[in-house]
Amino acid sequence: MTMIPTDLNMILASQSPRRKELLALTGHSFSTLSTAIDETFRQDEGIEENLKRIATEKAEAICRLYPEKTRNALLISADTTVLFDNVALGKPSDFQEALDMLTMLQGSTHSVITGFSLFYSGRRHCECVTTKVEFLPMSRDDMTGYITTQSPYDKAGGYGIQDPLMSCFVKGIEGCYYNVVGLPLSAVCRAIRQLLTTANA
Ligand SMILES: Cc1cn([C@H]2C[C@H](O)[C@@H](COP(=O)(O)OP(=O)(O)OP(=O)(O)O)O2)c(=O)[nH]c1=O
Repeated sequence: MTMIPTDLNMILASQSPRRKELLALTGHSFSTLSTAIDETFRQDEGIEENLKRIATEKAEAICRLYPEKTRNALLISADTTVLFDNVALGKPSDFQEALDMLTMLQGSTHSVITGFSLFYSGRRHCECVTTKVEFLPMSRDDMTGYITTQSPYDKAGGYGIQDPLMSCFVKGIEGCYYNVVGLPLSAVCRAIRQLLTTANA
């Protein structure tokens, strides 16, 4: 398998500190650029279609804003949602919404789906990765105590699997852990290698 060249100019199009930490785990150097875009889901599109479209729009917005910086770069962007009972859960906007989300998710299994997009040398790759997460039951005090940490507000589904107060309620996961935190690293690395191989063929 072709390795990712060390001199590849990689840019992470994201404001998420988690995505930055995750991409750093690959050992490759990269820079980050970010901007806000409308991340509203369209009702006439499926969940995966929405995630791939939004990830693509994040990268396109960065290309428009920074044409010079992005011209020869490999651009990575992503969007994550939590899916429970066919309902997509984004970031909770207030305490009640966070409590409603955790009440829904506790004691059962849901999916976390990340759509990611790669742009390189006029080529694009877009893909979704799903991980199933099973939670143990949580009491109302467990949930309110966790929400008080403020951590749910910038996370899809109102929780971070990586957060200290959440870890003891995660019964198990099926799939990529890093995908839950916001970037499915093995899938991203595999797709980068494929994109570089086709671009250089
Ligand atoms: C489910 C879950 C989500 N998350 C985070 C990952 C994402 O940062 C966030 C989902 O929001 P996103 O809209 O995917 O990303 P973002 O707004 O944080 O960053 P950007 O659009 O600039 O890339 O939820 C966790 O950190 N842990 C978890 O367990």
